[in-house]
Amino acid sequence: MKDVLKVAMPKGRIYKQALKLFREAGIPIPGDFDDTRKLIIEQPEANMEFIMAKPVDVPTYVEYGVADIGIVGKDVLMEEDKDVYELLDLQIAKCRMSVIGLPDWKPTIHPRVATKYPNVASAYFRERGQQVEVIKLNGSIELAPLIGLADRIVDMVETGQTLRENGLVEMESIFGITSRLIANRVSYRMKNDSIQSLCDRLQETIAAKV
Ligand SMILES: Nc1ncnc2c1ncn2[C@@H]1O[C@H](COP(=O)(O)OP(=O)(O)OP(=O)(O)O)[C@@H](O)[C@H]1O
Ligand SMILES: O=P(O)(O)OC[C@H]1O[C@H](OP(=O)(O)OP(=O)(O)O)[C@H](O)[C@@H]1O
Repeated sequence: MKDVLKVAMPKGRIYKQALKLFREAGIPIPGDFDDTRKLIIEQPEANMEFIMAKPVDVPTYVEYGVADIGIVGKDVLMEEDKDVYELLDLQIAKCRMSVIGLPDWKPTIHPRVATKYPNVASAYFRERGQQVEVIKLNGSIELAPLIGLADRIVDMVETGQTLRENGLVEMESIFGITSRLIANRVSYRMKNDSIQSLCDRLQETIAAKV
């Protein structure tokens, strides 16, 4: 019997898409898994244990090895800069990180940028030689330019609905985002067979969709 693989699963947007992908790859996950409030879910048929995590915390669980592998958005990986292996692009939860503002935006002497991603935003403006004050917010980022907290934001765009409904425009798309499979460095060596076989099954399933 192989060691159980501990998987950090993000609650929220990625969750249902990740479950669907796992099922398509033939990993046995029962239907009642979808709406549970349990935080640790043993899945003996798959030889896995799922740890239900807040998305931003997934790389932390994996870096510390309390989860062997995890699923997380590229946005979080770039912001958090954790010491983990990035194994696979799962091609789910697609969106993009963009600079956003009001349509009549003009450069100001002390520009302020609001975002959930201060490290990503700071690096972006630094690389362009632009001095900006970055203000960290935790949600409803689009409010910032509407109420005068910041003149631009760096945030996620998926359908564009939030921008349209709030009269904002996408000024530049910085990079595309999908969810990634990540692994703890030690687990990747110690549980290589299980992790590699999961990767292969997922990879085949993803390739069949393209
Ligand atoms: N429209 C979108 N807006 C934001 N993130 C999206 C979107 N579409 C896909 N994603 C991806 O889904 C991931 C998780 O987003 P989700 O909203 O579930 O969690 P969160 O932003 O951490 O929210 P919460 O604070 O509610 O836990 C993001 O990190 C990103 O990779
Ligand atoms: O282009 P769209 O399809 O409209 O999606 C983009 C929106 O979705 C996310 O917000 P979320 O719903 O996660 O809420 P938040 O304000 O709590 O971040 C993101 O921050 C945008 O506001």
